This record gives sequence, structure tokens and C-alpha cells, in this order.
Amino acid sequence: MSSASPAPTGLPWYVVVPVKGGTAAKSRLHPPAGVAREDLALALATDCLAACCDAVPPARVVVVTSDPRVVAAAAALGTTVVADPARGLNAAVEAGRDHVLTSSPGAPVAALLGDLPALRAPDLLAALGAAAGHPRSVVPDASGEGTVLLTAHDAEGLAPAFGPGSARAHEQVGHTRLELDLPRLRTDVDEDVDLATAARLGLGPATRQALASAAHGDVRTSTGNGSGTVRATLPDMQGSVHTFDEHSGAGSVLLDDGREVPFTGEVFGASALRHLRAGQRLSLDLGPDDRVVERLWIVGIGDDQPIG
Ligand SMILES: Nc1nc2c(ncn2[C@@H]2O[C@H](COP(=O)(O)OP(=O)(O)OP(=O)(O)O)[C@@H](O)[C@H]2O)c(=O)[nH]1
Ligand SMILES: C=C(OP(=O)(O)O)C(=O)O
Repeated sequence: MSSASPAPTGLPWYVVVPVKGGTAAKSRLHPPAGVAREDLALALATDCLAACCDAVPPARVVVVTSDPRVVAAAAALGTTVVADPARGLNAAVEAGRDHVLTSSPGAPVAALLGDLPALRAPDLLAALGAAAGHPRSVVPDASGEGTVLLTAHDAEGLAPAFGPGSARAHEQVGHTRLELDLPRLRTDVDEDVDLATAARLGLGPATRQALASAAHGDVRTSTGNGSGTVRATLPDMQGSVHTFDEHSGAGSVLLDDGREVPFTGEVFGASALRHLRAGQRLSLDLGPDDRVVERLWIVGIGDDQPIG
């Protein structure tokens, strides 16, 4: 990747952001217990849209959606909302592009995926600044195969071909590939491992808050009558870090009774912690049958862990 420093965008960009929303959104994600996938998907989009609105005037952020909760979040930010034609992602991008073509003929347009929860305004500004140097461009996702940003100086030139292998498809129809060193822009969240990556980069506030609601203030208990969640009047369950893989964020803890219980990169990513070392003491909640760690934290670290 070549380096891209924050730069003025150079052009009065309109940014089209398609957001599916609803219960069908982000079907490949498995949120922690206590977090609804729909809420997490809404939070991912909210953080992405907030970054867009910090980068360009909100009225030039064109959100294509028909989901009522996304409409409300987008409207609260002051964006322009366009109805989703309900024919898939490319039709949604085309609807946003056509809105710009009609309302602001000749304006430059960018299509940005709405599942970038680590995005910040300087990343988008840097990318739009780089895109100002090319009539049409495409910024691939971190894998290099998908697309996170597609741009055209003239909206008529924006040719969305999102889907598997879309970076190459966009190149083939004339968009210049821009390999920008902007991981916050290039980390779209499709699968759990992507969420862990985005968490290591730094999630926006809505996504952090959505994840913090996972079993917030609750302790999962197992009783002879079955399992349930009760208000935390009990001391936190604790364990020590046994293994930890920095790359995936997954690892295991040793409970005080000697049992080893694993945690996924997603669970680590949802914590406020950035590193773990063997032997470190953690508070934790266990999942069903006490076979996995569902949530881990250190008292006093994280937005939901005020001290005093
Ligand atoms: N408006 C609109 N946005 C869409 C549609 N399909 C996908 N998107 C958005 O496009 C971006 C990338 O899409 P995907 O990663 O395929 O999102 P998804 O369909 O929610 O996720 P999966 O269920 O994992 O395929 C996200 O911002 C989605 O919300 C659609 O039909 N309409
Ligand atoms: C639709 C695309 O992305 P995703 O991997 O988010 O489905 C794409 O990259 O073209």
C-alpha cells in the first residue's frame, strides 16, 4: 500500500452510502449474547455515517435505505435519505447516484459501504483527496478483493459492480485502483473476525455502546432450575489468561477451579482491552454450559467500567 496523508478533498463530493438495515442485515455476524444483530448492524452504519458527516456537509451524504431505524439515524445526522429500490446493493447505489445526478448535475460522487465502524473523517478525506486525481477510482477493502469506496468526478461515470471480486470488476469498467494505506477505511465488517480487526483499530461510539450492552451489569448463572441472567449482586467470576493470539484476538482463560475455557476474537474485540498477557486476571461471563467465555473485562477499564 502507498501512504496517504490527510488532504483536502479537492472536489465538492457527494457520498452515497447504501445501508440495508433490519433483521436481514449483517447475516454473517454473530454478536455476543445480549446484543441483537440488527442493533449491531445499525450501530456499524451509524458510526460510518457520523464519520461521513464529519468529512463532508451532511446534506451531501446520501443514505440509501428504507429501514425505519436507519432512516431515523440518518435523518438525525442531517443526511439526505433516498428510498431503497429493494433490488440489492448495486440498485441501491444507483438510486443514490441518480439522486445526485438529478439534484446536482455534474457533481462528483463517491459510493461508500456503510459497514465501516472504524472509519474517521480524516480517512475519508484522505481517500477523497486521492480520488480527486482520477476521473474514476476504486479503493479495495483490506483483502484487496472487495470494494469500500468507488468514485467518479461525474456521477454518470459511477458504475457500481459490488459483489464478490468487485475491486477487479470496478477496475475492468474503468475505475483506477487506489491502494491507500487507510486501514480504518478499508476494514468493512462482514464476519466476526472483521469486527475484531475493527475493534483493534478503534470502533466508533455507537458500535462500542452496542457491544457494551452485552450482558451489561449482569451475571449469567446456572441453577438446578436452568440458566438465566440476574442483576449483578455477586462478585465477578474471575480467571487468568492462559493463551492469547494477538493476530486473531482469540485465546483461553484458566478458571480458578483449573478448567480452561476459550474465548473468540469477537469476544476479545468487544472488550475495551487491547492486549492480554499470560497470567493476567480477568473478570468474565461464561456462556451456556460454561463452555465458552461470553464477555471479558478488567474492572475499571472501558467506558462501561467507571472507577469510583
Ligand atoms: N440500501 C441497501 N444497502 C445494502 C443492500 N445490500 C447491502 N447493502 C449495504 O451495503 C454494504 C455492504 O453490504 P454487505 O456486506 O453485503 O451487507 P449485508 O447484506 O448487510 O451483509 P451480509 O448479510 O453479510 O451479506 C452495507 O452497508 C450494507 O448495509 C441493499 O439491498 N440495499
Ligand atoms: C459487496 C461487497 O462487499 P462485502 O464483502 O461487504 O459483501 C463488495 O466488496 O463488493
